[in-house]
Amino acid sequence: MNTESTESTEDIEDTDVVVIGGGAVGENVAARAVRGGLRTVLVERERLGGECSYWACIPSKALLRPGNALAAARRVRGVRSEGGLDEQAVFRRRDAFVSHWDDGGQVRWAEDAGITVVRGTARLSGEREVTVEGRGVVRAAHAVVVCTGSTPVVPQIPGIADVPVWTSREATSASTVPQSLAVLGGGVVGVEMAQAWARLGARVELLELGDRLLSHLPGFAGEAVAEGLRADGVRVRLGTAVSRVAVAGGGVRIESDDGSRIAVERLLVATGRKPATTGLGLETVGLTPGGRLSVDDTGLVSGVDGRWLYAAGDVTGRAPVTHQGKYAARVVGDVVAARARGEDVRPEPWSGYAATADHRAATQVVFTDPEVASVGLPEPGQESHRAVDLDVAVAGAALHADGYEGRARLVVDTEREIVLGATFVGQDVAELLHAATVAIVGEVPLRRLWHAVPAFPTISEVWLRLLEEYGL
Ligand SMILES: Cc1cc2nc3c(=O)[nH]c(=O)nc-3n(C[C@H](O)[C@H](O)[C@H](O)COP(=O)(O)OP(=O)(O)OC[C@H]3O[C@@H](n4cnc5c(N)ncnc54)[C@H](O)[C@@H]3O)c2cc1C
Ligand SMILES: NC(=O)c1ccc[n+]([C@@H]2O[C@H](COP(=O)([O-])OP(=O)(O)OC[C@H]3O[C@@H](n4cnc5c(N)ncnc54)[C@H](O)[C@@H]3O)[C@@H](O)[C@H]2O)c1
Repeated sequence: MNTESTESTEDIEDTDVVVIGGGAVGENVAARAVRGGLRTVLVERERLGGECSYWACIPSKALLRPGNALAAARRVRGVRSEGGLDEQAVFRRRDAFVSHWDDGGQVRWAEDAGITVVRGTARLSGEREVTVEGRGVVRAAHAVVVCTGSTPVVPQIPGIADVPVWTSREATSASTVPQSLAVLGGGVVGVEMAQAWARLGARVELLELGDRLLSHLPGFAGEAVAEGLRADGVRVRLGTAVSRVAVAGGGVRIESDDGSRIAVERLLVATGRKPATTGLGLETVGLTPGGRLSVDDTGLVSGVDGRWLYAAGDVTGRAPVTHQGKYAARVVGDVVAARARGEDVRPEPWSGYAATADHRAATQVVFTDPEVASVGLPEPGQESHRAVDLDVAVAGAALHADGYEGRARLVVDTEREIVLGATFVGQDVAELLHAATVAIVGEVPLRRLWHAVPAFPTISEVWLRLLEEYGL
């Protein structure tokens, strides 16, 4: 990690914009504000690039990809795919993708982009004013943008404070495969990490409180992922409440309310995240710390007068994935720059000044095997909506993998005959997602989509089948 401050004096010069938090989202706000002609200070207390670059998206995908590639090879008869993963090589590849946890490259990128990077912990200390611990006060002529992200939630389970648990940070950065791993939580972190470590050789047990995995997605997605995990030897236990945990024999003993007990080497807590708003000085501007920062579609924080406090990314709780956060960041940066120029910003839906897609077309891929790719509505929300569900049974899929299994859903507005949501489950469906996103954002009528002819033989042929199933 580059711990050198890029400021040589104790005082930070006043500026146009201060961004608190230099994760992917803060970096993008700052870059956009600079592009709009504003002097911008970006304050980061840990590593520039934030969670995604070092302990979330990048290392988790680096740990999953080798297992997915191997499984894919094994599904094509004629490919010699004996042997398994080389764990140490997998870890070395992961380490390269996280730049060995050194953010020097990101700092150089930011400085080259014209951003002033300041190391330290920042908090609001009044209107348009930020105090950086040990560095002093910096005032922003136009805006302060909070991009402090989120932190893991550890549930109140008796004994948990005495047990050395893994959070997503340890689960994405460890370089030794535990013999056994219990994963608490069957959300995205839980299922991705359960599969990654199972394929690296750990005996994995996943315990989910609710009655399904990936509860924010259609039921068939969680069911298919559970099946994929079981095929890798993961024991998936739904509707399971852990009643007590304790250190036992160098590992962890876990007791559930059904009376069962297991002993594992490691326990990963993957039970959700909360917006990072404590210790941020929100009370100095009339807000209550602890919750999410509620924003409008321009990123302006509700409840603060004077149009100077903005937020983007996980801290807003809107669509907590990197790409949606970066999208909101581009909007905020542009809005701040436009308002600084004196423009009357009108955040019309789908304009450059409104993060409309957060409500209508937010995307997510769960990088398990099978993958889950989703955009927009997961379920029909009202009577005029219809879900069109199909197995992915097209020539492109059959050629892609022997015995290909997949499922696709379109949620259609039957009055306007446009797509409102899409979910795809199966091997390598992630790349189907952008077509669905374009259809939703463009409000492309189904009767026009009919003319978007999928190439033969590709998995995209499922689009044709879905439209036929709808009735075209
Ligand atoms: C295991 C895991 C895997 C994930 N995989 C994906 C994925 O594949 N794709 C995807 O799109 N999303 C994924 N996500 C979600 C993604 O990581 C987050 O949505 C994203 O990191 C949010 O970016 P952010 O900039 O808002 O917050 P963060 O990345 O958390 O950055 C916030 C930054 O603010 C800094 N900070 C906080 N408080 C202060 C302060 N007071 N002063 C100075 N600095 C401060 C922090 O040090 C941090 O660097 C994953 C999450 C996890 C946990
Ligand atoms: N590929 C991606 O896009 C990706 C990957 C990982 C994480 N993320 C993001 O990171 C965020 C955090 O993910 P997450 O999986 O930690 O949270 P989550 O909210 O998605 O899932 C948490 C799960 O834990 C369960 N749970 C809660 N308390 C429990 C308990 N005491 N015992 C057992 N289960 C319990 C919940 O029922 C839920 O299923 C999400 O917003 C997600 O979108 C995205």
